[in-house]
Amino acid sequence: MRIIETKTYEDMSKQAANIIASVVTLKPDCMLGLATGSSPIGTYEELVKKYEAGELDFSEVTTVNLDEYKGLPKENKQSYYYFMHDNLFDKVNIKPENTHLPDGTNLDSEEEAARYEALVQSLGTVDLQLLGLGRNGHIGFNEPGDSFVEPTHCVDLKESTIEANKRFFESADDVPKQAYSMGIGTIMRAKKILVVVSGEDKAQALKDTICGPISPKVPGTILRLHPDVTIVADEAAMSLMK
Ligand SMILES: N[C@@H]1[C@@H](O)[C@H](O)[C@@H](COP(=O)(O)O)O[C@@H]1O
Repeated sequence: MRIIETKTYEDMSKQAANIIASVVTLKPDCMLGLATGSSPIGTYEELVKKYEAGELDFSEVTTVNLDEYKGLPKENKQSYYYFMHDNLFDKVNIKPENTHLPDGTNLDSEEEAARYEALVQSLGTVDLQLLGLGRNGHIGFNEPGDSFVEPTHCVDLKESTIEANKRFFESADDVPKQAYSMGIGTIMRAKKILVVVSGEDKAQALKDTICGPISPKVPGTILRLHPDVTIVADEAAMSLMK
């Protein structure tokens, strides 16, 4: 596990975008696993800048996203579909048909989880998976639990996650209670994993992820078993590591 500490969120975003850009440059038809949340927004901004400067070409890139709220239509501004289009897909030359997310409008959980898992596997190996880290150490929407769930599945969101994510909604009642998420197995099959972590409210989760016992109680700890993980974290997120 490689840990890069940066001074600010902006520096974190630049470093992360450079790592992603090098993957795309070396392999123009790569498959990227993408994440949502506030942590990767700056990374996407930097990637858009590189695209606009003519430094990056997404025309052959395929993407698979980690997760999606169950029950939110694509045009809902809080859907991860909307987020990805707003922050990246509509701003670069990626082909819409090469971008994939779980379908939040499919209310048949088993069917959707199986469809998405099969789709991701059929597309090949994810060259780089981008991740954020939840305040409780979750990755994707793999919440703390008694065991690691391997494939894509439907998750009951924890109260603390609903609380953390309510800032994007009118109220906590509007936050969906369930989501589809790639499983730990789906995530761990990626060749490279890049985690962006920012802010003091992530410091404990980051410390537990790096130093705590490997356990499904802190899902991010599983990343220590992956051969190629880079964490880019700002000073505030690293504050408990001193
Ligand atoms: N499903 C997402 C995760 O993929 C994300 O990593 C996490 C942290 O979000 P943020 O970056 O906004 O703190 O929140 C959500 O629950």
